[in-house]
Amino acid sequence: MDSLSLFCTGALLAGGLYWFVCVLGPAEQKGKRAVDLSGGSISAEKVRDNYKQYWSFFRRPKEIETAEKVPDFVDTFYNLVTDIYEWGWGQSFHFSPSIPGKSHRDATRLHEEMAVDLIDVKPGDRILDVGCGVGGPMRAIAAHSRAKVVGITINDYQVNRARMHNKKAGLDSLCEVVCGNFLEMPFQDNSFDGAYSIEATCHAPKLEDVYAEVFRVLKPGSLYVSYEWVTTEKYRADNPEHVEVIQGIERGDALPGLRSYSDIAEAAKKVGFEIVKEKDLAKPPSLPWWTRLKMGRIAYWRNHILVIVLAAIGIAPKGTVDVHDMLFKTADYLTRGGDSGIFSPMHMILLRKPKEAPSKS
Ligand SMILES: C=C(CC[C@@H](C)[C@H]1CC[C@H]2C3=CC[C@H]4[C@H](C)[C@@H](O)CC[C@]4(C)[C@H]3CC[C@]12C)C(C)C
Ligand SMILES: C[S@@+](CC[C@H](N)C(=O)[O-])C[C@H]1O[C@@H](n2cnc3c(N)ncnc32)[C@H](O)[C@@H]1O
Repeated sequence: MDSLSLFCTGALLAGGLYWFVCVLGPAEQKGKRAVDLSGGSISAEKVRDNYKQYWSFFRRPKEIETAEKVPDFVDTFYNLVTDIYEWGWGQSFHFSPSIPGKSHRDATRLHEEMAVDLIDVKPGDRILDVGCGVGGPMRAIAAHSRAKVVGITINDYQVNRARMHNKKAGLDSLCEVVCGNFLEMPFQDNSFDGAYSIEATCHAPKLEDVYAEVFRVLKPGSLYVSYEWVTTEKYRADNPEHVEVIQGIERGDALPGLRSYSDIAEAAKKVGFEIVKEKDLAKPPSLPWWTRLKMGRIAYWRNHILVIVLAAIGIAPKGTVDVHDMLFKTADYLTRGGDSGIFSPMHMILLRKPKEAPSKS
């Protein structure tokens, strides 16, 4: 073999190895690889149509605000994004403040454990995860508290993923997953010892509706904590740049309309909750939650090229490229929302269902 062909063979091998390890290999992957990307419960050939259908909701904003169609639209969204989220972010579909010296995975786990510590549950208690995704938080919380966690999600593809992960983690005796709408939950009144929601109730068209359901299923005296997506006091509706960022976040994250931080406690009081504590966990001394998004930019380019190649050779559904492109842009809007301080994904509210129903006067 002459030196030129030796060089070419070496370069090819090195390129192949790089492709295998850095491109096809794990990014934040725990159980998901690029070659496994799918459209959730949507068949491969319908992914692009569903993506177009998803966008058509934003051409009729008034309809979104009022319609009962929101849960279906959210379900479509999660069919489109769940695999990409798992592949590029992991099993917990939320943000957390950065913590110096700790990995993203540890910071995520601490943010989840804080939720269950706040609701003060005991081993064996039955608690509810409102909008559980593929169950990253549920598993961390069950392992930390030894409480029995019941999660609900509107998306049946996520239900299957979550059950599979629960089994694999050996936590299926503590974690149960139900497919359903958190606006009409298939649970009995007064049946849970606590509840939490992590970056999920932002999908409800009216916050009161989901809070009322949580209130109904909680036992009197028990606690509910929610990490809410909100616009902060810095947001100005007459500033075109602010409006562009918030609309970008709504469109890329299936939100029927972001709420102001000042609406959260109001909604909770309206349905009968007592406010125990309210705090924006994104505020200093917390370190920015959006650093992880910013740092990932190079990986997103790599992912985009990979998705284009996989879709071109028929391994990934064609519409995956559009979905990935949408997420790419969403990451930028979220980063701008964080940098400018007009948006927070972790406005925490801790609520108690009163021990006794207020007397009717
Ligand atoms: C709470 C919600 C989801 C929050 C986050 C988990 C997701 C918001 C934006 C998502 C992502 C953006 C860019 C993607 C990237 C282009 C891709 O290559 C890999 C996955 C991303 C990083 C993806 C991961 C999840 C998010 C950070 C909402 C929906 C209420
Ligand atoms: C951003 S994900 C967060 C998931 C999980 N809390 C986590 O942090 O990993 C939002 C979740 O809310 C669920 N969701 C949104 N609207 C819902 C509804 N109406 N009923 C039930 N689940 C819903 C989605 O299916 C998804 O699982």
